[in-house]
Amino acid sequence: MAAIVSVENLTKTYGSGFEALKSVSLAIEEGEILALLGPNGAGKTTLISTICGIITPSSGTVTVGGHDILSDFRAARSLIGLVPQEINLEPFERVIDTVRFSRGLFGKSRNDAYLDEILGKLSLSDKKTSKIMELSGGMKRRVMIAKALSHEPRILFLDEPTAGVDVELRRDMWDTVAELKADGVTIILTTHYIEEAEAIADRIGVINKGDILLVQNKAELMSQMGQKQLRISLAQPTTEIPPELSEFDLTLSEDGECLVYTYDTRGEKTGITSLMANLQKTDLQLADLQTEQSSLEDIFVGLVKEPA
Ligand SMILES: Nc1ncnc2c1ncn2[C@@H]1O[C@H](COP(=O)(O)OP(=O)(O)OP(=O)(O)O)[C@@H](O)[C@H]1O
Repeated sequence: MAAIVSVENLTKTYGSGFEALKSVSLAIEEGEILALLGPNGAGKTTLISTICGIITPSSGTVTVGGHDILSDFRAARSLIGLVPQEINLEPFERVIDTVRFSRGLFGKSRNDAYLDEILGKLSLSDKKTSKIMELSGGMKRRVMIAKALSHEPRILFLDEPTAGVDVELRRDMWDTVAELKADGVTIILTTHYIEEAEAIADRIGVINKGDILLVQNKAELMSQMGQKQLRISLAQPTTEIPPELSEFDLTLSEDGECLVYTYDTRGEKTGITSLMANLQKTDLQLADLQTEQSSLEDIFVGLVKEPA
């Protein structure tokens, strides 16, 4: 797939001297959903704002659809829709007027049929003529998305789209994002909800202290960095691991009722077959077997944790 956004050696040092981005390079592929994960203050908003041309980088380049964000700002920016973290809407304005106004800002001719379609996709059709102040928080967030989509962008940035949103609405948002992707929109979102990244992203980027630690296909990330555990429940507890099993990386639970075998999914062989064969040579009786895969959350915490 071709890169629609290309970020090269991007740095940002704020006026205070704080280095918020340290030589970030990133290629965002057309049509993908990329989730950027990182702890508070990692630099996610700074990165998004710089790609969108709101913050001037200290060095490095950003091109959007081949247009340089600094020297060709208008062309680059017209391809982008941005939903910022904060909701900033005019309380007395009506939904359709605010969305029409956003479209006008990009110099696009009026197209109410398109705007009606967007409002429909975001389940806002019946609120079209409502004043912003009459909407719930979740509806306001959707109006922010409608505004960002009003000028038919090809790329949508969502900065924490589901912060403070209830579980049901969060799932609705995921559906909306999936529909936009089906329409060919490239989506970049930041989130603190790892479950969200796991549910909807094609690729995951992890950012910490101004550095991109990795950007990887979600499924590959989980199979490459994930460890699996095989839990062997015993019919009768034991006090020690029998010598026949000493060559395996096993731990015995405190109650003696469970042996836990941890193996790396990257290994060519898991060793489970020979573990099972050796287990038969012991006096241990199996009651049950279970496997557990480490989650994206385990992987993320492992990546960003401070050294002890
Ligand atoms: N205008 C500014 N001047 C100085 N420092 C800033 C400015 N804006 C952000 N920072 C600092 O840059 C760092 C990155 O902030 P940023 O908002 O990009 O993080 P984030 O990953 O989006 O965090 P969060 O998850 O909390 O939204 C933080 O340490 C922040 O204090």
